[in-house]
Parts: sequence; structure tokens; C-alpha cells
Amino acid sequence: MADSDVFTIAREEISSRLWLGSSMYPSPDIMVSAFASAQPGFVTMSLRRQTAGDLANNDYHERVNQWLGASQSRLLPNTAGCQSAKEAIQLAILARELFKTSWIKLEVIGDEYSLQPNVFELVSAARELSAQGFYVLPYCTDDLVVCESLLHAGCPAVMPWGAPIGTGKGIINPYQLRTLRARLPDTTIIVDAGIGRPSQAMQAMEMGADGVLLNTAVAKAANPVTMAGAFAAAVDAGRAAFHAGFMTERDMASPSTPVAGLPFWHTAMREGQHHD
Ligand SMILES: CC(=O)[C@@H](O)[C@H](O)COP(=O)(O)O
Repeated sequence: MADSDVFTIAREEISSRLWLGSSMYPSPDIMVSAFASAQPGFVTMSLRRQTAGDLANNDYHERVNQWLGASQSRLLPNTAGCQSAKEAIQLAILARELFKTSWIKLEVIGDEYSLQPNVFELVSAARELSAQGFYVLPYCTDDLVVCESLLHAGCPAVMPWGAPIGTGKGIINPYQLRTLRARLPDTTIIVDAGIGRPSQAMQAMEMGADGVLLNTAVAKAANPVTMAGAFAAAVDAGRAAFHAGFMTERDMASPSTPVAGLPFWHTAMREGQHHD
């Protein structure tokens, strides 16, 4: 891939196109090793899962930075568990104070069964938080008009789902992702949630996604550290392939080895004899 494939959002360089969540790992040590293996651009963290004691602890910020280790990963607090714009805005403001970052992954869930975002509340929260100076990265559906509304609200990127959170089904609606890529050619698109295998992450990247965010597939792998590395390689490969340009698919077979004429070595041999 060209060295010039620098990844920026809101004019800030992001070190990797693979982003990872921080829940459900078998242990903190395994999680840290998985981050070291994948070197994710962002690591997301839910404030809701922290205890009041955690939040009051002055060392908390320090501990989170230790989790990120020597990697160049950034912390991306999220508003997981929020069901209204009001709740999400309050949590984002708390996250900014606690983690000293204006980046926020905005989640407003509208349906408990599918964990589908409430896109009306999402756009409303995105507008307010953007006005307050946040860099809002919204977890959304793959609906073109919703993504356009989020961009108009001030989001520097959109994060449409591949499939519902935790399902591992991959890109269940490739048509929608293709539509988003075609209609929003200059928008940063991060496929967020539902990715179960490295091949699915690669598919998203081959389709032109700018990055992939996932959690369950690594945290719940039999070997999270190895799986994290596999996802990192898949995301890089998918990106390189997208840039390289694909051959055109065709229905009829077309010989990749020429069958007409003499083999080149035959000609070369004859020429050799001639010189003798
Ligand atoms: C929106 C959301 O919460 C996702 O980022 C989730 O954390 C990752 O989804 P998977 O666990 O399906 O990868």
C-alpha cells in the first residue's frame, strides 16, 4: 500500500484502521496483550460499566493509559447503554472530564432486542455534542439519509453497523455499504459491530470502508491475542486490495495461460540453436 495512506479524522492522524472494544475479555492481562497484538487505532470504553469508585479514583485515568500500553491507541469513551439523547449528552460530558478527550463514540440504543440505534435521538445528541466541541463518532444504521443527517449534525465520520452487536454475522447488507461508499465518497466510514471473522473485516475494507470496529469476535475468541493479530492483518490486507483495484468478475471462463502458438522457451531454444 502507498505510504501516503495516512488515516486522519478531523485532521488528526489515527494510527490504525482497526479499532477494538474493551469488554468481555477473559482477563485484563489478555485484553492488554490483545491490544499489543493488534495495535488498534482506538480502544472504546464504556463509562456505564465503571463503578462509582472507579470514577472517583484519581488513578483511573492512569490505569486506562496503562491498559493502552506502549501502543499508539487512543481511548474512545462511549455512551453504551444510553437510550435518549439527554442521557448520552450527560454521559459524554462526564467522559470528557474523566478521560480528558473530546472524542466520543455516540451510542443511543432504540431497541433492546436488536440493540438497533434510535437514529432520531442519535442525530439530536450528535448536533448538541458537536456544537459543544466534541468529535462525535456515531454508531448508526447503514441508512444513507441517517448518515447524511449525522454529517450535517457535525460528525467527522459515521459508523454504520455491519450486523447487530454481538451477532458475528458480518456485513448483512452489502448493498447498503456499497451505497454509502458510492454516495458519500469523501466521508470516513467505520463499520461498527457484528463482525465475527477476519474475512468479514477484510470484506468491509475491500468494499471501501475506512476502518472496522469490533469487540466480541476478539474478546470471545478461544485465543483473543492471536485473533486480534489476525484481524489487524485482515484489515490491512482489505485496505491494500481496495487500493490495488480489483479485476472485473466475469461469467465465462477465460484462460489465464495462453494456449495459442509455441511456448516461449521453444522459440528461445530455436534462437539459441541458430546462434550456434
Ligand atoms: C456499537 C457497539 O457497542 C459496538 O461497538 C460493539 O462494541 C462492538 O460490536 P461487536 O461486539 O459486535 O463487535
